[in-house]
Amino acid sequence: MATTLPLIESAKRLAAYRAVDEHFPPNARSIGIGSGSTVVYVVERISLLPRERTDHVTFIPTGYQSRELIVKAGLRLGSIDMHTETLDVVFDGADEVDPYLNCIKGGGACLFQEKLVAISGRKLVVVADFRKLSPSLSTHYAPGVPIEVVPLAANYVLSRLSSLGSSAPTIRMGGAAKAGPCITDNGNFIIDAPFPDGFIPMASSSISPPRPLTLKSIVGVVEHGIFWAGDRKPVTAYFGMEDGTVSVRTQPHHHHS
Ligand SMILES: O=C[C@H](O)[C@H](O)[C@H](O)COP(=O)(O)O
Repeated sequence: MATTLPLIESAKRLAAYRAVDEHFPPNARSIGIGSGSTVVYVVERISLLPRERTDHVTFIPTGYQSRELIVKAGLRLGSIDMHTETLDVVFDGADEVDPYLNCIKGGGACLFQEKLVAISGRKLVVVADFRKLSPSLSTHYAPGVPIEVVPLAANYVLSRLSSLGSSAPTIRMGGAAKAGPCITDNGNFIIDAPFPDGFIPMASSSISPPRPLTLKSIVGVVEHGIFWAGDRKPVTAYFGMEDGTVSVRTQPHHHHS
């Protein structure tokens, strides 16, 4: 493991740097900054740009972690609830990405604000390493689909997920640093809901399949971590590969709405 860690970190960094170099607009006004360990390198790259390219840009975070990244890099912090203009671009990580660039997100419990910021952008640029590439959602990322729920409804949502076909959905725990459940930046719980292979249909970018809508209609579900490519503006994904290259993928079909 000790030898694979630097490889993965360098894969993340290569992907993030290339994504910023190709998508940070010349006259940027507002940029969304997602969450996770890969986005750290996005902010690192942005902080290396000439100040005249970043001084007039407002950076919109997707949670406490990315808010801190923005502030510590000396960039101008905004807030999605204060921002009405479409963001030029949103950079974010992902836990799993299928060939249509549909994603599972929320491994770091930040999915709700990430989705809000992603739909507020003109385009989404996903940064990840090769481990995130997946032929079909919920086959590579073992915990399954992260779902943010109002705490009072957690047990009800668990039972609904089981009857929908999720195998052993669980409330995510805080781990060593927090007794009891993980609490999101919005004060909610996360349920991780694994689904059998093939349960989440592979959607082309123009279709929003029924099952995620079913998830969203459960009382108590705030948002789920499936990001359908068709819900957003164009998506481009950068994957740092094992051989030191970066694989750039765009959606097979772009639908402009
Ligand atoms: O809630 C967390 C986010 O969806 C992250 O963007 C995702 O988990 C990927 O994180 P990382 O880049 O650390 O793998």
